[in-house]
Amino acid sequence: MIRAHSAATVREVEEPRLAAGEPLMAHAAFALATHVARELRDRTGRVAGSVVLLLVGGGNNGGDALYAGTHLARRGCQVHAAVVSDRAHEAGLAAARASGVRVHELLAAPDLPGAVVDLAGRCHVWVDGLTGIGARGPLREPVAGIVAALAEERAAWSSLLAEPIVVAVDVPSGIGVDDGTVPGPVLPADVTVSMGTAKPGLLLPPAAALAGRLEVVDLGLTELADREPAACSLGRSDVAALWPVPGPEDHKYTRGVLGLVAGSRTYPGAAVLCAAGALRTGLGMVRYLGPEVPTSLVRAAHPEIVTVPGRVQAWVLGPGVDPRDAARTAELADHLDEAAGQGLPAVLDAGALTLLHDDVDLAGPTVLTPHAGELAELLTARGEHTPRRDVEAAPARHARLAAEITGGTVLLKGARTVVAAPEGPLHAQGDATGWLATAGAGDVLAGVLGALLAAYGDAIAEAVHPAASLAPLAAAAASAHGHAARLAAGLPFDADDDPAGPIGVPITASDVADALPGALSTILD
Ligand SMILES: NC(=O)C1=CN([C@@H]2O[C@H](COP(=O)(O)OP(=O)(O)OC[C@H]3O[C@@H](n4cnc5c(N)ncnc54)[C@H](O)[C@@H]3O)[C@@H](O)[C@H]2O)[C@@H](O)CC1
Ligand SMILES: [K+]
Repeated sequence: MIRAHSAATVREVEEPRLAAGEPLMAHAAFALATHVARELRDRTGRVAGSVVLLLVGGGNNGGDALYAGTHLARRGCQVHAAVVSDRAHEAGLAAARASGVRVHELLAAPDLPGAVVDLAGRCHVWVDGLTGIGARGPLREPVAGIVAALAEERAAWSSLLAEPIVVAVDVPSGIGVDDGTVPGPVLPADVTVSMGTAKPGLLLPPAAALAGRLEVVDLGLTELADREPAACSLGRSDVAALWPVPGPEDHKYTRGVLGLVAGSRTYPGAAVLCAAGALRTGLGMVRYLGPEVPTSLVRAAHPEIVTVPGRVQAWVLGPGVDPRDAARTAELADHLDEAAGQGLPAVLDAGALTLLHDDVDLAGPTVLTPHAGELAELLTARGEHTPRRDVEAAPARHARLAAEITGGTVLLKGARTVVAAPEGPLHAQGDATGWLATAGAGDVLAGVLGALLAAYGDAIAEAVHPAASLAPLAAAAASAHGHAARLAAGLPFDADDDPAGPIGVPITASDVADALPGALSTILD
């Protein structure tokens, strides 16, 4: 699991150590230099003789870059420091000069961004030490203009072989460190070397996509183990640990029965796909409840499905249900009440999300699975006027707001999926592929999550804090779903940003469901 702590937590933990004279910056800088050297060796075949640009802002982030530059200079790199603040780290500057780093004080340059870009054009690697956890809001001038010019330059170079490698110190300068927003220009990185712990903005969309590969440097900040992370991402072993694996004593009722109310005459496929997601995830039984169409289709596609009411341990309510169908919506509301009465978990998707447009107080453990548009509608209906683009610009903040307003756990679907409970760490999973953005994929996800919740349903109903496990389970479902999509699209199991990697093939939602057992076999291996 990647755990990310807020800037404030990092400071709280660092301060006493710095006061006690711990050389945290020296450790950070050495690790940074090691990563830069590794990147140079892997990509260009050499370290000595490489030309390195340090982008140096006015804080300790620039200090990290300067001290890393001293190590790289000693390893035979030609190191240039572009200093763009009059408050650059003094001791770092002195050390850099002493080790042969060429320091360019550029603040007085008539065209500062142009001067930095000129210098950058001669370098193999750019080390972004402009701002770190001390940044507030969008980048201000002159750093904003420099970053915009470098980002443009980098984008233009990306079609050439000799493109520069960008290594961000702690975070790519310009991202919202704590909320993952992109409030202004950002210098996208190939690698981000984050100090002591990851930062939320490295995991949360949209900023996470600009961080490249994430390397977390262990600074020995052991206190962080006791501090709740602000955000986290499950890895393969975390998903495996959460995944229910049947033992020899299990039978279908102990494995979990899922009640499914999905599909309509207009959208019958949603019921079929949601059931497929649940069945391929593995569970004891799916009980499907609906009108003749789509029941006949669900039965034809999945003869193992039971279509009579009975005991269930979790519900999936709403995929493909038309919210204008008052009778069906009333049924959804009844099942939601029934689940709450028994303390059983429910997933509210698509048509069922409109139940929350009224001032409903969610009494039971509930996961909402909106996309950005549905979340915007929900927030707006609950008095927080929110255009869809605002949700897309700050997914984590809006998912959290919706969780606080409704009392549910919100899984906000997107290229990178965010899960927010009313409190506790945010989860972000970026295991999927763009090929997953296809009709019905969300129905499959609702089924995967429903199956997981059914397995845990009785335990959740008996738990002291029934909602506490919902966010990790929702994140695990998103992860498995994303991996299945990668597998179906012919992509390597783990997402990476290698532009030279395979691009994959188009997939359908049915393909994703079919790929679930294969993805789970790799996860559980
Ligand atoms: N203190 C230490 O010894 C350690 C510091 N570390 C590094 O220090 C960084 C934090 O250092 P600081 O607290 O000095 O802060 P930063 O270096 O992140 O940034 C502070 C500088 O950025 C400027 N700034 C803030 N917001 C801005 C904006 N919106 N636009 C343009 N400029 C802006 C400030 O005026 C100041 O010059 C971490 O990110 C990490 O890289 C770590 O290496 C761990 C050890
Ligand atoms: K930075």
